[in-house]
Parts: sequence; structure tokens; C-alpha cells
Amino acid sequence: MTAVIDASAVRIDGVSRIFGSGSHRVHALDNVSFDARPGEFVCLLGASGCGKSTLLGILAGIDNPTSGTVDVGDRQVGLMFQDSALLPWLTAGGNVALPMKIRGVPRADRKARVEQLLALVRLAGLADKRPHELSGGMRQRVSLARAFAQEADVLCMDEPFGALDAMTRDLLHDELERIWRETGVTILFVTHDVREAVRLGDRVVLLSSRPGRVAEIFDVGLPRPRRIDSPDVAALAVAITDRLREEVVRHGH
Ligand SMILES: Nc1ncnc2c1ncn2[C@@H]1O[C@H](COP(=O)(O)OP(=O)(O)OP(=O)(O)O)[C@@H](O)[C@H]1O
Repeated sequence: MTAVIDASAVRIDGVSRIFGSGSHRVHALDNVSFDARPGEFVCLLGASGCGKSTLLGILAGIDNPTSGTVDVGDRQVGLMFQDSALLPWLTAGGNVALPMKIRGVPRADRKARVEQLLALVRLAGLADKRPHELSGGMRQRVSLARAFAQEADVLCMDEPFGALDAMTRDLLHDELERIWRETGVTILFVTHDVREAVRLGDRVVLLSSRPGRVAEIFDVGLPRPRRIDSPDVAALAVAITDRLREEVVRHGH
């Protein structure tokens, strides 16, 4: 693996992924290239099936590209999913501690860090609650704390707020933006919600469907903090939606 140059935390270069063969062959990604600077918030936007999850899997090292390269240097890559995926038999604190336990962090250090992380997502004092005792939004906050417990330099988030109501999602956007600024982590955030992408991203990478290709990269350039319902966010979201629609029409799905 070649080292990434300092200007990039993540470099994706000509990545293609083909699943299966013969009549079962699926061309999921085709020659996808873009990069993310250290501390950048990049949103990946595209219609269903454009290969967003495949790309995150490759970035996280769960899957390999058929061709092309992904270079994160010696950076740690963490993952967070749409479903909070908390282990129901563990407390909120136990779930947050899990990535640290796996890394071999001593018990006393884990406990202090869990408290810190739960405070970061505004769940201080709730470490002993079990997932079923928490609301959907609170579970997703625990999941967010667990994602940060991975101490990743690059965090890949796969539609993390997709299943939440608009109000909870709005609050979590604020939380995520605050934590992102405080930690300086590089974020790759998958969504199919155009406004969410514009609300959060420094840049929005628009992917076309089957095979997934980079259709266009938008610099958001709006001052932060942003509101999802602000006229600026709405105007850029309309322009990106028009572009996305062109892609969907062009490819027939
Ligand atoms: N392991 C696999 N074997 C075969 N085909 C796969 C596999 N994983 C993904 N695919 C196919 O690759 C394409 C891209 O899938 P992927 O899940 O990456 O898309 P996505 O953009 O994340 O979709 P969604 O927004 O619906 O979650 C789809 O056609 C999917 O069926």
C-alpha cells in the first residue's frame, strides 16, 4: 500500500467492485475516485443500490475492490450503521466500552472513557440502562458514542440517522457536527437525503446507480452551523436533487 500524501486522509482511486459472475454478475462500483482531507466531512449521496454500502465496506477493510485502490495510510477506520446495532444484553456503558475492550484498554480507563463519551452524546448518568429502556434517538446516541469509542481517525457512517424522526435527526445533526469539530475526525457519511447531505457535508459526492460512479462532487461552502430548513440549504439541495434526478433518468433506475 502506498502512503497517502498529507493532504488526504482517504484516497479512493479507480475503485470497481463486481459481485458474482455470469448471469449473477453485479457491477456495483465502477472506477470511483475521490479523496477526503483530514478532518473533512464528506457526504456520499445516491439512489438506492448505487454501491454506497459496498464502498464503505471496502473502506473499512471488510471487503476488497475488484480493481483500484483505497489508501488510508495508517489511519484507523471506524464504522457506524443505520440500525444502532447495540448488543441487547449489555448496558449502554457496556456497548460503548466494547470497542475499547477489544483493543485491550484496561478496565479502569474504559470506565472513565465511557463516562466521557456518554457525556459527549448528552447521555451522562445513563451508562447502566439497557438498550430496551432507551428511545430510538437515545440508542442511536449510544451507537454514536460507541463509534467514537473506536478512536477512529476516519469514521464511516452508513445512513446513521435514516430511521429516526425529523426532530431527533435534527438534534443529532447538531451533536454530530459538534463532536466532529471537537475531535477533528474525518467523516464519510452515507445518506440518500439530499438536505441532510447539504446540512452536514463540506462536500457532497453524488453517485450514479448501477454501476455506482461519481457523477459530480459539490463543494457546499455554506457557513456553519447550518439549519436543515434554511433557504441556503434548501436551494443547494434543489440543485443537487435535479442533478440526481438526471442520473436516475439516464440510468433508468
Ligand atoms: N455480497 C453481495 N453479493 C452480490 N451482490 C451484492 C452484494 N453486496 C451488494 N450487492 C449488490 O451491489 C449493488 C450495490 O449495493 P449496496 O448495498 O452497496 O448499495 P447501496 O447504495 O448501499 O444501497 P442502499 O441505499 O439501498 O442501501 C446492489 O445491486 C446490491 O444488490
